[in-house]
Amino acid sequence: AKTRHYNFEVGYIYWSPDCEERMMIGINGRFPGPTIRAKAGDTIVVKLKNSLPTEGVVIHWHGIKQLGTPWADGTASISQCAINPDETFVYRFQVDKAGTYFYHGHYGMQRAAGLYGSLIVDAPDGEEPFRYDAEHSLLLSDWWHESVQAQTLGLSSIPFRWVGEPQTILINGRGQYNCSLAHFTGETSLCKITNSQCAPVVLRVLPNKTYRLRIASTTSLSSLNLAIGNHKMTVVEADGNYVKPVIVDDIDIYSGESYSVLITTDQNTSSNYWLSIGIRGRLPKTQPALAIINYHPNSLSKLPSSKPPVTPQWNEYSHSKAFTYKIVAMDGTPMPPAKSNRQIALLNTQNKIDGYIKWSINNISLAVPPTPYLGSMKYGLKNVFSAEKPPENFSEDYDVMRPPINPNSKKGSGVYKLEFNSTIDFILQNTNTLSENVSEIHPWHLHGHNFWVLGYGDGKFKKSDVAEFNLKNPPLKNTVVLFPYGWTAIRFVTNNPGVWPFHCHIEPHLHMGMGIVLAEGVEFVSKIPNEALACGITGQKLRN
Ligand SMILES: O=C1O[C@H]([C@@H](O)CO)C(O)=C1O
Repeated sequence: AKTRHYNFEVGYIYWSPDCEERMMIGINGRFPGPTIRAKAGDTIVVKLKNSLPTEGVVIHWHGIKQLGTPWADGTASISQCAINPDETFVYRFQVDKAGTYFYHGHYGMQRAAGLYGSLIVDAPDGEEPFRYDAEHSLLLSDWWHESVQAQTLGLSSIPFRWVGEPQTILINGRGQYNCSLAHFTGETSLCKITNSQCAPVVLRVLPNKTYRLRIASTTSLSSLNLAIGNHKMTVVEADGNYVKPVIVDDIDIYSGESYSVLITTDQNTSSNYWLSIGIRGRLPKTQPALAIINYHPNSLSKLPSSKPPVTPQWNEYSHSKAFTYKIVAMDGTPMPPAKSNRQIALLNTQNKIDGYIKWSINNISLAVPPTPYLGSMKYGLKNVFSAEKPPENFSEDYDVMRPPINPNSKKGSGVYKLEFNSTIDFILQNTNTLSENVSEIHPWHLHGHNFWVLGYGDGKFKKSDVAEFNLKNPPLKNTVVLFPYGWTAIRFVTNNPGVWPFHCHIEPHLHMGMGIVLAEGVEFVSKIPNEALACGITGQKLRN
């Protein structure tokens, strides 16, 4: 195994991700950040210098378990202090499992400002369970013209100002605001590709080969659907776990998820083809993103002879559910324990606190303290976070189909303390928002673990649903969708000492409190590096 070293300098840059120039967060002067590529078992060392003039920063390595290095998980106020301007923090961790991952900011809404990049871990030689000739990576995101500072302010204002729908969907950090379709379909009047930073993405392929497309979504808000004209896709990997190969026309991908699909370039070689990405689950106000599959030796500017695939209706949830339910584990995947030791139900509601709109879990909206949980729990410090045990359930008569009767909740910072090496079930329960007849998609992401997805259902979870759990081939994931008005059940084993958030991966929703904090085996955490505990020279002084 190798150690792979990277230097990241995080700073503001002028950039034109969708042909309109804005200020973004970049790494080493570019957007998106550099791709990290390693082999399973390697150690990654990222020396991260914060060159943002007046903001802290952290980076989370999404999907990496951080076994033995919980302080390198990159969550501000949870695993470490945010890194101060001009300071450097060294992330050192092992990538133990092959798969398609990414990294992103995990402080405030910095991910939405562009702080992200790809992290790809190759299987040891000859250990990939399927074959392909070559691969392409697609890191998907969504982009707003309003600054992240203004978005953040709007979310905590009265009246509330929602971020709204994104201006542009980006593929590998590139999109074309308001002109993607117009450009490629010949209605060129709207379209100005002003800059190579927003040049359309082209995937070059040779005829009659098999390609692996690694697709990851780090969107701030959008649930996406991806399809390729004339080509079926075989899904083989989800969130760094092999799945039973399944052939589909299009895939849904939620923020925080990744998939690998195989495509075979066996279509008419005189044409190029469209890859198209549209929005699901919210009334779209954003053009689909397009990329070109360029068959050799066609010119890459040769327009495909058929139209881009059309995304299903945004609210056709039966289509999304049909796709999601098809994803099951590949034979040979570790099986879940047959029973859990503890079941925790998590009611997802939109509420108000003093007139501010928030998201709450069992009526508590997460507000993290300034001192990181990991160090404070390890050293038994008092008064860092709420000592109150957060609730494990909600009232039996809660009507999930109606807006909350009592819409007021409260802020909290309590921790779900989980017994080490025990089996935990979480039942995520969706509900109606503050508005009548609205329930939204929430992709939930767990740090430090993969979990088995045991089942999904419509309406309210019933005790009898446990009997229907899939214990035969549940997929392992680190992010799972919670459908509107539905429930999702997951199971995992608390075998990774540390403090781990479990939260909605929609950036504004997390910012509005939609998450919880778990702790397991903190007594087994070995020496936390000083820089994760206290900051700067005064921090050093106080530590000594
Ligand atoms: O958190 C959210 O707030 C808005 C809306 O519910 C209130 O304006 C929205 O669509 C969200 O996802």
